[in-house]
Amino acid sequence: MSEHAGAGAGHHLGRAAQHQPRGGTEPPPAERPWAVRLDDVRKVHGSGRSAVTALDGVTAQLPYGTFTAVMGPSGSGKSTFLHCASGLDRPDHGTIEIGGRDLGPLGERELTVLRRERIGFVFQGFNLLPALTAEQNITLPVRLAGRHTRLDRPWLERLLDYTGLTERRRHRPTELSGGQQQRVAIARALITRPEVVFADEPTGALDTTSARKVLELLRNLVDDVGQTVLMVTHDPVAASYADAVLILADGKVTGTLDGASAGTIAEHMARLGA
Ligand SMILES: Nc1ncnc2c1ncn2[C@@H]1O[C@H](COP(=O)(O)OP(=O)(O)OP(=O)(O)O)[C@@H](O)[C@H]1O
Repeated sequence: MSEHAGAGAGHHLGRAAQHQPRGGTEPPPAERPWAVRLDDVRKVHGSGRSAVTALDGVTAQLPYGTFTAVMGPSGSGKSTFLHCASGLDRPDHGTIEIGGRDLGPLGERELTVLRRERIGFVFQGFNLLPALTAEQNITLPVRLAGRHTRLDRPWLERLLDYTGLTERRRHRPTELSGGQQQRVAIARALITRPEVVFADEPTGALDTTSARKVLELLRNLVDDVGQTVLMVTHDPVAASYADAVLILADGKVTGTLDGASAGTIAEHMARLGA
């Protein structure tokens, strides 16, 4: 467990808000212990002489309710890992499962639905719609899901409270600080109660204080409601909030650091030449 486990004050979602499997028909996690599983995943970008092997036989498992960071030198395959693991891109070889479901046989439409309903995304640049208020941004995934998906209002209120945005729900992104915008993006990622949240450098555009709040929020989501989070980062301090750090180099997993401090992670990265 990370030294930051349980860190951070603020509002709590409470165990009562624990994520329910969608539809309540899926087998319990004991029978499908991994939120995300990659088995011997290979991904080549380009072809011919310009072909680059971005992932070269990657095997990794993310247990439910854990926070995993992915680190590695520039070009080591972190973004490709995130894109393949989240169904944004397809591997050339190997298997990827989310909640026990193999993404391989899924068509584009099924994959889009799966991403929309079972995965939350958080990006470095927040990716909020400027014309919409914080609340409208948060609820957008539900509206995009169409008529069959209803907004869970109590869950929205809990998320606004948890992210400290209740007072700012009617503000537009330009009226919010970077940290607040990222907290809107995190609430948006959670509104559908996803199986897993994928975060790509979520603190890359934030000052140290706002970054810490965002990391504490992600950490607390894991500890309080058993959310599964995977975060790509260059920052050893950010990675130290995770339970485990997956180290990539040249498209391969070269090691895992469990509950490591920022100092230990930084030393490890320095040895890799990152
Ligand atoms: N669309 C693409 N076409 C060709 N090569 C690509 C493409 N995307 C990534 N690559 C190459 O694949 C390798 C892995 O890239 P990736 O972006 O996954 O690494 P990364 O670890 O996220 O890098 P960074 O830390 O710099 O963002 C790199 O050599 C990169 O140049």
